[in-house]
Amino acid sequence: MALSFIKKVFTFGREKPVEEQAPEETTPVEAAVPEQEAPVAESSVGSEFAEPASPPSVRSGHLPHEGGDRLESEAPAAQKEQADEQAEDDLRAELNAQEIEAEEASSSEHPLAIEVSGEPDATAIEPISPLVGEMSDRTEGGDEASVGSEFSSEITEAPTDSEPSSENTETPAVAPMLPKGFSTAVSAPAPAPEAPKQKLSWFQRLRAGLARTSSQLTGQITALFTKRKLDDQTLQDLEDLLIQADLGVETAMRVTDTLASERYGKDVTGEDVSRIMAQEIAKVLKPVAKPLQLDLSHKPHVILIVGVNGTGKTTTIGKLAAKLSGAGLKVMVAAGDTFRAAAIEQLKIWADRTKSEFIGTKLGADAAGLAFDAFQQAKASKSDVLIIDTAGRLQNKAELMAELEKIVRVLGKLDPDAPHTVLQTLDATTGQNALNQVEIFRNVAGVNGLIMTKLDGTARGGILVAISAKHKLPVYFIGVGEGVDDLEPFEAEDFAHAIAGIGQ
Ligand SMILES: Nc1nc2c(ncn2[C@@H]2O[C@H](COP(=O)(O)OP(=O)(O)OP(=O)(O)O)[C@@H](O)[C@H]2O)c(=O)[nH]1
Repeated sequence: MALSFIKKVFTFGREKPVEEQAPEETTPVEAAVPEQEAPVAESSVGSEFAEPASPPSVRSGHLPHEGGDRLESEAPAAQKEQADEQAEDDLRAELNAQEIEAEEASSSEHPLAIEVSGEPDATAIEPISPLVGEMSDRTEGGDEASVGSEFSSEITEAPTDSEPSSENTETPAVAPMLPKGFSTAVSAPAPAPEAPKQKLSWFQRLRAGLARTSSQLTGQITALFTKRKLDDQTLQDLEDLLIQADLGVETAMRVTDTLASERYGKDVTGEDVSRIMAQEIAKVLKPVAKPLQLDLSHKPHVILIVGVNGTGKTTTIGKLAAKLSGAGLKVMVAAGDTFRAAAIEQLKIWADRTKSEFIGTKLGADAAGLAFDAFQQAKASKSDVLIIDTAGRLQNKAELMAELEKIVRVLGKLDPDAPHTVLQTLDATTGQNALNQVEIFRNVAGVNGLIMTKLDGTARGGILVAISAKHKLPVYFIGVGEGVDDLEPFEAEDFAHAIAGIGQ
């Protein structure tokens, strides 16, 4: 049953099931060496990024002879023998660890990983990369076996067009089972039985992250309503408190209006206010809490990730890629943050980890050119989803915002609807400035969805309510940690309860 499901997932939308082929060796960006037989781009990109040039974890500092020399001169013979034995054991353990590391690395390496060399110039975009032909050749040649070790054995068993099996004819291809938080117009199979819920733990993290907002609010509200009836002054004071908590004037007034209509002239408790506050916040958030809709007919559905520096773009891409490739989709990630070497490295690591294809270019290269290349190559390799990272930029830096505009424009040359989704990451520790960020990124890059990150920290999540009331953009996910699984579909009621300090 599980085996046939995986087959279905993996063959979904593919024109032809592919045959398994021995994976080629992938050269990670930092480890590229000239003597390796690498596909076109690898050697040159490797040289671009060779600067750290750290030898592959030789750990010479840990080798026993260093300490051994010291022991030889200082220790008596018996101690020396003991030390030698110890050193030998250490060395053996070291070598074992290296072997395991090497094995893990080789199993996670992705033969389809591509790094583009040269400086693609988007101002003179021609069908750019010589890799495109190679890429499609390689794909058709069956490199898809590398999509993930967990799938490879299934691919081998998957029947080809020329070898129809009874299973294939009886079971039509179906849409992949998308992870929670995504949807697609293509009909999906009946959902599998639900895995045991872990909601509590992430909700606890969410609550902890919003504790500053909620405890401040509930404390002030309790103080405000102790031994006081609801009158104009208390309503005004409450409105001020809600505005200070970043909830925005509109939501603050919704809360006070509802409270007034229910309890004017009567005693009010802090719990009454929290309940009404949660209810009104949920009303604002429900229309924006939507799954991220993927149109898999695009092949690839292009997702562009934008936002201010450090808001969690690259990390969020890793988390999204993990969800999508975990569901059997073919994912490519593109390192469009060409300003920061670390960002390219970071994305490469996420790509390896999530069994996604990777495309990057050299530091300082034109990001729009890279985006264009990535789109072409994702098309050629029939990726389901392409996720493009961009450099973080402050919304008031006109030049950088113009570069972002160019990325969007260039993608539109290959498909007028691309990028199909433009996601903006918002750091939950930011206050009012986030409103302005959304305003400007929306105008420049056509942001059509939001992800709020760092809700596990000392978040000021109230601003998401104000943003939702004003912009009404879908909020797809929230980040509740730095780990690969710490991305949760946005749930309006949970969020409203966490802000209002109501437990679950
Ligand atoms: N606690 C927490 N940390 C997060 C979350 N998302 C991202 N981070 C951390 O935030 C920091 C910045 O994340 P990046 O993904 O590098 O952010 P970026 O937007 O790509 O950064 P730039 O490329 O500089 O613009 C990293 O230390 C991440 O681990 C989250 O949901 N919770």
